[in-house]
Amino acid sequence: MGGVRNCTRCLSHLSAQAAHPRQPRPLRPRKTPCPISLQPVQRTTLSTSAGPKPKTKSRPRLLGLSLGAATVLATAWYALASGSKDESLNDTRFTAFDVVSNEPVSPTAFILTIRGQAGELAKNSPKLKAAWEHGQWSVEFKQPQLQIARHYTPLPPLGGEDGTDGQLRFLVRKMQSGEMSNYLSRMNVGDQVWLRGPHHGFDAPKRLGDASDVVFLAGGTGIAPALQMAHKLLCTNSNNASDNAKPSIRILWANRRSADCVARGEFRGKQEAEHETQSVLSRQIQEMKRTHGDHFNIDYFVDEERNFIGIKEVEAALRSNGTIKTTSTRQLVEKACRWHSDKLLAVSTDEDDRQAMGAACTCDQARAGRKIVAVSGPDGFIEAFAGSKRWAGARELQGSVSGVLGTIKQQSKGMTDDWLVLKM
Ligand SMILES: Cc1cc2nc3c(=O)[nH]c(=O)nc-3n(C[C@H](O)[C@H](O)[C@H](O)COP(=O)(O)OP(=O)(O)OC[C@H]3O[C@@H](n4cnc5c(N)ncnc54)[C@H](O)[C@@H]3O)c2cc1C
Repeated sequence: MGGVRNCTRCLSHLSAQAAHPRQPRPLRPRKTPCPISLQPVQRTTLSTSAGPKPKTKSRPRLLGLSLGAATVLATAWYALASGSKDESLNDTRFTAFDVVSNEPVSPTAFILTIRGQAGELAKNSPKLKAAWEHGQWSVEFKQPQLQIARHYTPLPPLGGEDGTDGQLRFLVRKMQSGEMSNYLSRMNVGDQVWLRGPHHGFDAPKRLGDASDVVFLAGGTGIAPALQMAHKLLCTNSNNASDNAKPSIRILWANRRSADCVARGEFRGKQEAEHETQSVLSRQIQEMKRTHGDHFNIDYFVDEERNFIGIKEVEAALRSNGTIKTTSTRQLVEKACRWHSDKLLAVSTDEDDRQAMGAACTCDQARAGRKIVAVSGPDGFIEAFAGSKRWAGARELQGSVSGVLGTIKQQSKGMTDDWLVLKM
C-alpha cells in the first residue's frame, strides 16, 4: 500500500504541474485555427516589415496585393473568432454570457454561474440540450486581455432546473498565479465572459451498455465530470426508467484540504450534514444522494487528514461496486467493437465518441457493455492512477493503462477485465 498510497499525497508535494487542476489543452488546431491567437495580426505586421526584398519590378505590387488580401482575411478571421454577438453557443467562436453569481466554496474554489445574454442562449438552447443529452462536455472560456482560453466543465443542473435555460455553473479552483482561474475569480455579477463550445467527451451510456457499475476516481475539480456522468446515467438515461436498472456509481474524491470536501456530512450522517456550510455544490451532491440512495456514493480522501486513495482503496471500490469475477468475460468483447475494445480505446480521444454516435456495439449481444472506471483531475492524478494520455498527430489519445489501475489489472490475472478505463 505504501508507495501507491502516495498517489494523492504526491500531488501536494509535486511542482506546479501536479498542482495544476488540469493542464490546459491546446486550442484544438484540428477543428479551427487558434481563433484567439493574435497571430493573424502579427503575421501581417511581420511580413510587412521583415518580408524578403523584391527582386523584380512586378514583385512589390504582387506582394502589396497579397499583403492587403492577407490583412483583410486576417482581420475578418480575427473578428469572427475572437467573439461576436452571434447568439448561439458554438465551437468555432466565442459567445457572450453574463455572470449571475460568483460563490466561494472553499478558500481556493468558487462556483461561477453565468447565463446566455439573448436569443436561444437565454432559454431552450438546442446546443445546451444536445450537450446535456450527450452527458460529458466542456466549454472554453477566454481571457480577452491575454488572449488565452482554458476548458471548464459545467456542473449538471439541479433538480427542478431544466439545463437548457441558458444558465451554466462551474466549479473552479483558483490556481496560484493561474491566469484564467484568477481572472474568473475576480468576476462580479453583471460582468461579461466569453465561451466557446460545447466540446463533447465520452459517451458513457454507450460504453457502459448493459453493465451497471461505475467507479470514478476524481481529484479536486475532477468532481465536475464525475457529477456529469452521474447525472447522465442516473437522472436522464431513458434506459434506466426503473430503479433496478439504474447503474451504481461510486466516486472516490481526493482533495488536499478538508474545506474542499463539499457535502461530506451527507455521507457521514444526519448530524454532520446539519452543520455543513451550504453551497450550490453541496446542495447538488446532497440532492443526488437523497434521490439515488445506494446508486450514488462518494468516499472522501483528504491529504491534510493523511487519508489517501491507494491501491487497496481502488480495489475495494472495484469489488464493492460489482464483483471482481474469478473468470474473465473479456472474450465476449469483440476486438473491433468501437465502444468496448481496450485496444481501440487506447488509440481514441474522448471526443471521438461524439463522431461515432451512430456506430453499433458489435460485442456478444447478451453481454453488451463494460463496467467503467473513470479518472479525472490534474494530469499528475490521471497519470498516477491510469497512466498518461499520449499525443499523436495533434490528437490527445487515451494511451495504454498503467499506474495504479495498470498494476491492479496485472495482479488480478484477468479478474478486472470487465472494467473499461476512461481517462477524462
Ligand atoms: C477538459 C477539461 C476540463 C476542465 N475543467 C475544469 C473545471 O471544471 N474546473 C477547473 O478549475 N479546472 C478545469 N480544467 C483545468 C483548466 O482548464 C485550467 O487548466 C486551470 O483552471 C488552470 O488554468 P489557469 O490559467 O488558471 O492556470 P495557468 O496560468 O495555466 O497555470 C497555473 C499554474 O500552473 C503552472 N503551469 C501551467 N502550465 C504548466 C505546465 N505545463 N507545467 C507545469 N506547470 C504549469 C503555472 O506556472 C501556474 O503556477 C479543465 C481542463 C480540461 C482539459
